[in-house]
Amino acid sequence: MKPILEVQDLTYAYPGTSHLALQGMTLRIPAGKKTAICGQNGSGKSTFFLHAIGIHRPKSGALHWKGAPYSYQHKELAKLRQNIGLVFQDPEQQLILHTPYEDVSYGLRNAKLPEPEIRSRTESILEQMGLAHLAHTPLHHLSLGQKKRVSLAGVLALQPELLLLDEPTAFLDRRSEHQLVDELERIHQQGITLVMATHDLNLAYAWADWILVFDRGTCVMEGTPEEVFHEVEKIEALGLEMPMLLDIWQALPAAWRAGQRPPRDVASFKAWIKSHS
Ligand SMILES: Nc1ncnc2c1ncn2[C@@H]1O[C@H](COP(=O)(O)OP(=O)(O)OP(=O)(O)O)[C@@H](O)[C@H]1O
Repeated sequence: MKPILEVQDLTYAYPGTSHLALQGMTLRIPAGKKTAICGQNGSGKSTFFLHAIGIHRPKSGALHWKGAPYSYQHKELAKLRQNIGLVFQDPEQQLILHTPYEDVSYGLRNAKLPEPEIRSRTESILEQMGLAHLAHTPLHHLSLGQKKRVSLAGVLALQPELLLLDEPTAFLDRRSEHQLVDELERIHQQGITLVMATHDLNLAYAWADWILVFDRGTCVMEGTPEEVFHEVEKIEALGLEMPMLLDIWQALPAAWRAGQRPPRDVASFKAWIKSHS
C-alpha cells in the first residue's frame, strides 16, 4: 500500500486544555483509495483533519505528505492546502461570501490564479456540481444539501490530490446523500484520493476501500472493510454498531454463506438471494 499521507505518533491538546485530543495517533492514508474514518463523537476525527491541512500543529509526532515531512513555512503551507482540500462538516464554517459564484472564485483568487482561469474554473465546477442555476443566489437562500455542495465545489475548484470530507452526509436526506455519493464516485474516478469521516457505518462499509477506526485520540483499527468488520467484538466494544447488511449476512446459516464474500451493498445482496431461490 502506497500512502499519500502518513501520521506518526501524533499528540495534541487544544490551547488552554490539558486533555489530549490526539494521543499517539499513527495511521496511513492509501493513495488513490477511498478511506472512511469511523469513531464515536470526540474520538479525534476533526482534529486529525485540521492537522492534515496544517491548521493545527502537533505537540509531538510527525506528518508526511508523499514521504516528505510537513513544513509550517507560509509558502509550504499554502502549497499543502492546494494539495489537500478539507470540506468541513458545517458549511457555515466554510462559506464566507454571499453567493456560490463569489465563494468559489474567492478561494481561487486566494490561490493567486489569473482572473480568466478563476472565471473558467468557477463556471466549470458549478456546472459539474449541478449548481450553475444557483450561481448568483444568496447563500442564505440555499438548503443545507445545496450549501454542502457549494463547499465541496469550492474545495474541488482548487484541484486537490487528496480530499478530506468531515461528515459529508450528516443531516442530508437519502436523495441528497445518494447524489453526494455519486458525485464522490465521479471525483474518485478522476484520480483524487478520498477520505470521509462518518458515523454511518452502513455507508462506510459499502463505500470505502479502507477503514480506519478512531477511539479516544488514537487509530485503533485499520484495514479493508472485510478485515475491520470481521472483528465484531472489537467493533462493539468500541461502542460502534455493525453495518446492518453484514449483521444480517452473519445471521444467515453458515452453510448458506460458505465460500461466499459478504455482500457490500443491497443490490448485490438481492442478486445473491435471487441466485439462491
Ligand atoms: N476547539 C476545541 N477546544 C477544546 N477541545 C476541543 C476542541 N475541539 C475538539 N476538542 C476536543 O478534542 C477531542 C477530539 O474532538 P474532535 O472534534 O476531533 O472529535 P470528532 O471525532 O471529530 O467528534 P465528532 O464525531 O463529534 O465530530 C474531544 O475530546 C473534544 O472535546
